[in-house]
Amino acid sequence: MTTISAGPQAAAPTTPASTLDLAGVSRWYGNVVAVNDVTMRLGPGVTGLLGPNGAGKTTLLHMMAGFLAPSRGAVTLDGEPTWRNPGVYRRLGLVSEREAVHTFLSAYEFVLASAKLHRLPEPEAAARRAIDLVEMADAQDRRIGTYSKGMRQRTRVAAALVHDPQVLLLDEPFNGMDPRQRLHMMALLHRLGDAGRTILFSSHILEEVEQVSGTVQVMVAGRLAASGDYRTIRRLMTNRPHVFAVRSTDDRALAVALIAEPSVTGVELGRGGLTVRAGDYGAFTRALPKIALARGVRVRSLTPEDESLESVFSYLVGS
Ligand SMILES: Nc1ncnc2c1ncn2[C@@H]1O[C@H](COP(=O)(O)OP(=O)(O)OP(=O)(O)O)[C@@H](O)[C@H]1O
Repeated sequence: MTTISAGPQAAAPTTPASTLDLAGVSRWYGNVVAVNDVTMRLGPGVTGLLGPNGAGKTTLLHMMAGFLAPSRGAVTLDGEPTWRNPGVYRRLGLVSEREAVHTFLSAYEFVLASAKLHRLPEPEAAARRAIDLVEMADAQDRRIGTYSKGMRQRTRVAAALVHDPQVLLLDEPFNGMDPRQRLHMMALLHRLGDAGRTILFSSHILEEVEQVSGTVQVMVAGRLAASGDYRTIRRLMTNRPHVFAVRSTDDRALAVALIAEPSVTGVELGRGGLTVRAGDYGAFTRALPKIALARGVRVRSLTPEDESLESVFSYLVGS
């Protein structure tokens, strides 16, 4: 089991906890509805925003950050609208999806530039504090061009944290990271969340969300499809009906036997083998070898069909 440490320096926020509220928020581009009537509340701790590509996650994050106006509905931070509100920008940080860092700068120079943009009274001290927070002090004077993907990403997080915001929004922060870098970033997000900050990160990978966040918001095709504790979401996803393609030495005999298996909800005999529908993924995959053995049938292949993330998400929308 992986233990995520609390880290040496607690990311103690200097302002009280913040709540980000979305009330009936929609955003369209021409006739494309990117976000459709989303209502959610985000408080302190880490929340994962999960959804396939094009679900509207980036659009939602940009509205939360006040960079984009909702077409309908309201996004507020502690009761104040985020759109065109400089007071809110001071309490919020965004790490965007696209990596745009000046590779010829050092991390320190990059974060310092961000501190100056925020017109902080002591930009040098703020830059050092943010760099410490992401554990980049050892490499802070090296050019960003020499960093790993994970280090570059942490540098960008430091730049977004330099003004000590209460809310941090991250768009696909784990993209392109190796497992070690991912763990490091996860530990950082946990530390920030544990210190009372409101952290939201987007991802299209359930496992990432599962490892980092207590709460998950699932978006599909612009809508909020599910929300809650990641265990609830995982259960919703694994309890949906599953379809398997099965090939064996005697498909007809196997089909007859499978019909009696409680986890099986349907069997179709085709030229290319069997199409089996099962309500419980685990129960079916455990039962199949036993059933085949009892009938003297050898299973040649078992392939889950329709297991794409999109189909899982579509199921959630329909449930
Ligand atoms: N500026 C824009 N003009 C027109 N359509 C847009 C614009 N930005 C986003 N869209 C469309 O809105 C929908 C949601 O896009 P968005 O980038 O918010 O989704 P996403 O979940 O972040 O996906 P990805 O992970 O691929 O970035 C998509 O259909 C996208 O093509």
